[in-house]
Amino acid sequence: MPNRQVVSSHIESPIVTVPGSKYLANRYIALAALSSGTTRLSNLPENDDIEAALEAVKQLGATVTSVDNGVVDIEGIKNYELPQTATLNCRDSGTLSRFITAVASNLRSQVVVDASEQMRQRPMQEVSQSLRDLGVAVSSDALPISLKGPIQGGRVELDTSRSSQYLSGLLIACLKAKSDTYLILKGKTVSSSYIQLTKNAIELFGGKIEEVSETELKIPANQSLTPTNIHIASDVVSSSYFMAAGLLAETTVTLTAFDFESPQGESQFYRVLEAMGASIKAESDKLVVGYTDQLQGIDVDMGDMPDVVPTLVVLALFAKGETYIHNIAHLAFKESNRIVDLCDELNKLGVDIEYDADSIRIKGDQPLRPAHLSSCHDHRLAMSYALVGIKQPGIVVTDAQAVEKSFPKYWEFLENIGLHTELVN
Ligand SMILES: O=C(O)C1=C[C@@H](OP(=O)(O)O)[C@@H](O)[C@H](O)C1
Ligand SMILES: C=C(OP(=O)(O)O)C(=O)O
Repeated sequence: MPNRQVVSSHIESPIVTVPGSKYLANRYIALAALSSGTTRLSNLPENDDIEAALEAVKQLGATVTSVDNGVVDIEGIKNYELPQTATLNCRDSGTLSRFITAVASNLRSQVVVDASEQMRQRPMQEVSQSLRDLGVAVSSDALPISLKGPIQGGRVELDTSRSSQYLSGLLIACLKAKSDTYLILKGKTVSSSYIQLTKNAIELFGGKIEEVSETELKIPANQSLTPTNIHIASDVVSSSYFMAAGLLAETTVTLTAFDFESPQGESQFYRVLEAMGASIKAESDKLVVGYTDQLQGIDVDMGDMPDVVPTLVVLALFAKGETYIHNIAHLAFKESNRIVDLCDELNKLGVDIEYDADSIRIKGDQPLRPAHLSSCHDHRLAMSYALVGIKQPGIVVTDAQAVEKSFPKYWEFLENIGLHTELVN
């Protein structure tokens, strides 16, 4: 398994345009598969999750044609009956596993949804139970799941306290149910901005969701979705590593084509950095993040920015004072346990990070020592750990190829701004 370390700390060309959003791509691919006609997606990110998503909708009967670099045509499923059982491999993708299990419930055929060993450990039971309640035959509460639709619609309770992806998946899938679907939300919805991201995507395809009350959503039955041409906006989470890199290298980094309009919580990460003392400028679609002085620790609710918590924890190591990150219990259910694994690995640096089930407390500005930090096969840990190397020599990220899940060209992007990395033992 390749290990990698950052071996320079100087940023020479501080302008970055990150690839398209895997979050938006996941939604558009699922919706395109359920549309009547052909959707063209451009600026599609190339990574493991999106490759798996395209492969999965193809197996469900959508036609996927690669047109050009980053441009793909997806013709929606015409026949919801397959000639034989399809077995889908969602690899490490939680989003795909949750979305495609719901989408596949529209078929009248047997579909098996499977994924990597790591993904098989992540919770699926909220999805399987609600699909059963909606008339789908579902074999089990964990991957691999074998199911047979079609989804009938009806009234169902859904617990969204571990992941918002269950709800997003059902919102998409139930657009084509036989009768109206009423989703009654139980528990606090975590990562709730992702629901808005899903609603916006559904609207783009002409779909309708009605808000009956704060805890009840109605999805009118049998909707016809209109294909559309979409340029996928930049990935707001991938951007976070370059904002952090600039601050650690004590310089200014400009992110071009930044998606200021995104409802995704992480699109506001720059506000957290601003509160820590970074200088922030928005110039049309450019986000300029500048270093002014050592960052200050912060007390912050990151419940709606789950995927940039590792980035923030790394920055907090170098900030003055304490950083307290809370409302993050749902981070336990990601590719790794992003509370326990993240903190246990970083504590190998000789620092003082405390955590409990819902929060992380970091004492900043402590002396560090070189260490091998395992990504625990979690792309976000790998990308964040590498940044520690800007400040501290001898930081080796093990299982560094985990970045392929969302950002296979991450090392190349670091190289392009002047941060050299090396493969090491
Ligand atoms: O809907 C989505 O695209 C996602 C929702 C979030 O998950 P949870 O809702 O499980 O927190 C996020 O962490 C994940 O990377 C992607
Ligand atoms: C948690 C993530 O993705 P997923 O849940 O789709 O595996 C992520 O990209 O950080």
